[in-house]
Amino acid sequence: MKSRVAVIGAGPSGLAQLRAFKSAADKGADIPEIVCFEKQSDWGGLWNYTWRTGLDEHGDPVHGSMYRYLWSNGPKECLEFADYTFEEHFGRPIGSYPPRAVLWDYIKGRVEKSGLRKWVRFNSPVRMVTFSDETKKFTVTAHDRTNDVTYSEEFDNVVVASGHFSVPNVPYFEGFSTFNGRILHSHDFRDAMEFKGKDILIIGRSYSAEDIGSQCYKYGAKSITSSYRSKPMGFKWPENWKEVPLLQKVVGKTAHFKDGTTRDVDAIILCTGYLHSFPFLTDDLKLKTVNRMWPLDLYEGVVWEKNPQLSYIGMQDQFYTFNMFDAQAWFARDVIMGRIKLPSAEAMAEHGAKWRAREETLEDAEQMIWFQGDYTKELMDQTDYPGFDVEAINQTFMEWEHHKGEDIMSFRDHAYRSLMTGTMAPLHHTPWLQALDDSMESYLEVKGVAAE
Ligand SMILES: Cc1cc2nc3c(=O)[nH]c(=O)nc-3n(C[C@H](O)[C@H](O)[C@H](O)COP(=O)(O)OP(=O)(O)OC[C@H]3O[C@@H](n4cnc5c(N)ncnc54)[C@H](O)[C@@H]3O)c2cc1C
Repeated sequence: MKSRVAVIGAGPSGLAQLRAFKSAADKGADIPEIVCFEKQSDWGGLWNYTWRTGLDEHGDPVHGSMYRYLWSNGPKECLEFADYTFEEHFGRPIGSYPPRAVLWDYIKGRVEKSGLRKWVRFNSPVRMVTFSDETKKFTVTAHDRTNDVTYSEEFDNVVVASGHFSVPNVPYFEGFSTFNGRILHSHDFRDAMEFKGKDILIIGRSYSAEDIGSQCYKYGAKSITSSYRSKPMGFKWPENWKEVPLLQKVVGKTAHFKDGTTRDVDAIILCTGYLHSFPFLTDDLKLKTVNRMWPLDLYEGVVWEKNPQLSYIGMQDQFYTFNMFDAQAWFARDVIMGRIKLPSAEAMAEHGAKWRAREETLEDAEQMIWFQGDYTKELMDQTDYPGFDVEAINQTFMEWEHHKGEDIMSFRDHAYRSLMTGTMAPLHHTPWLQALDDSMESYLEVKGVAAE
């Protein structure tokens, strides 16, 4: 009987896993039976945008954390699949910072072309995964939400690709319960128009803080105050944007900060990150980690050292995204198919310790990018993933960082060269209010994809 692999989640990570197996099948390999369980009604993970917040149509927590006018944060050239370029998908070069709908279209294009929809069970959240030491098999219990039926099946391997930007980390600050305005986490932020004319307080210094603050500013917020714990983001912010130390308390509508300053605000947006959460896994299978470059107990950042029949894709803090997930998925596939022999438990632990020692030395985003580039290369060197020039991608990341440092409000006006095709992206002016809508449509016209 064929062995069976369950993939949990059909976001970029899960889809990379499906594509990895399909690519082996296309080369004549006898692959296992693959079943991908996806909680949402369509694939693409976070890129499958939803206007919903709170609960989804079935009463499960909403997975989506993206917002209406989200544009690629980094250059698309840094995440391009090595086996499916943007040019192949769109039939012509496109700008370096596409809107989310365009990236979603690109992610879907590769798997639709490979005929992989039939491997996915949609509207099917996994509720529980257990492992039997006797049979050496997993029992996966899923909920078919369409028919409201819960059922269990056995699998030889499980790949967890359920993402880690969906369960918000929500801190409490004194006075929140009596604040006379709106408090929300970035997970629930959808439309910057809501904050037009308002004084906004952003808590945090992550990409979300940077981008949501910028959006609110561009869409007419009266002022932005961003509050940091350790150090400011440090960009050259426009007028009406102040960075201040950590919030201490709110009294009525007045926010009090650590440096003794105060500010009256209408809304507080918590850009305070996300929790890794796997409520469907038993403790012996569950990755317990904060958001970091090298989560513990994962050999090569992928294989669960305590039970190598289990793998995780996409669990690191991320600079590299789609192409790193590919490298991981090809690696997981080859472990599952016995093409890669795992070293002893001690050797795996030693290998992780080496990477973690290097992780300890990372001081800034640039060093993290080189770290993740080296990691991705190490994975690619072990499989037949077509691969790419990591150094060249790192250099593009460096340019991106430089352009952000030059002008955080318009860094998306730059264009970069595809490392896969050698083509220079056309300049595409993205940013301001009306232009956001216009250019979203003009991007979509390229493929004739219907706007939502
Ligand atoms: C606001 C925001 C902006 C971002 N912007 C960028 C960007 O510009 N560029 C970039 O490269 N990356 C960006 N990212 C990073 C993003 O996380 C990755 O691009 C990518 O979506 C991660 O893919 P994933 O498959 O690992 O996780 P996800 O995209 O989260 O997909 C996980 C999938 O698993 C499913 N799932 C979860 N639990 C279950 C379950 N129990 N059973 C079945 N299915 C389940 C979910 O429904 C989902 O489809 C952004 C993230 C956020 C939050």
